[in-house]
Amino acid sequence: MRIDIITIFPDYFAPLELSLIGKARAAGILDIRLHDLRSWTRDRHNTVDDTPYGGGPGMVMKPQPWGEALDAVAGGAGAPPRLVLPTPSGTPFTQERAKRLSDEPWLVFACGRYEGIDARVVADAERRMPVEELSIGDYVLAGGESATLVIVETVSRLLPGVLGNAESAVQDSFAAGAMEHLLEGPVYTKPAHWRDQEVPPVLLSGDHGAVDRWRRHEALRKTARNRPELLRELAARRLHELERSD
Ligand SMILES: COc1cc(COC(=O)c2cn[nH]c2)cc(-c2cccnc2)c1
Repeated sequence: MRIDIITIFPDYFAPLELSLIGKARAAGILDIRLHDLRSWTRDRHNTVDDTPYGGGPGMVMKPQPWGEALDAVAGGAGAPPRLVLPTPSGTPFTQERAKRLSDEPWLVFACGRYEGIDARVVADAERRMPVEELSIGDYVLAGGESATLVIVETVSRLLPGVLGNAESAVQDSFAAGAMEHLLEGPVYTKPAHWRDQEVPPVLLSGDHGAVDRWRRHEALRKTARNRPELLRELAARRLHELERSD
């Protein structure tokens, strides 16, 4: 997968040199390229923002640098990339959407700052590539860089060869099918006795059926406590399946 990131803070992405993603880049599984938006400014102050038409607080990112950056990065011959634009006003980024993005050959991330990017940039980009405005949560960051790191990490770990067997992504609690979108329950490792706390005996029993039942029970308890709305969705799905099979 090729990933291009356009940002005014390229140094923000130093973490992508590390760990699993760093190794995947060295192995050629991931081709991540960083671009400084200011390379496409034309004034001596490298201005990327200006005051909003219609008034209001803050600044808006100018269209011209973005238009030329996207022409340069995403404008080549051949199939266009998918443009991903992290923003509080985007559609929710979920594990399911990460799975679909991981099937794309080429993603370009536009990291917005200030109050956002002039709306004509997305309208212009949509003329020549698919554009996805994604929100990683209902809060406001200072810029799209942190959200891009989240999306790149979530998508990259799903690519074949990025996670070793030890960190398999298959059992992710939000991975389709595994535990049916329930939250992960508690996990334990050695030693069996630590600071007067014991590991639940069932986990040491060797009875895999009992372990699976215990884990599902703990997942249901955790989900009921932290995300009760997921249980309502699960119940609705199971009811739908039962009614279909009747
Ligand atoms: C591209 O336009 C943006 C992008 C971002 C950065 O992304 C997030 O905050 C985010 C992404 N998922 N969840 C939060 C922030 C704004 C913004 C809006 C209003 C006031 N202040 C800032 C606009």
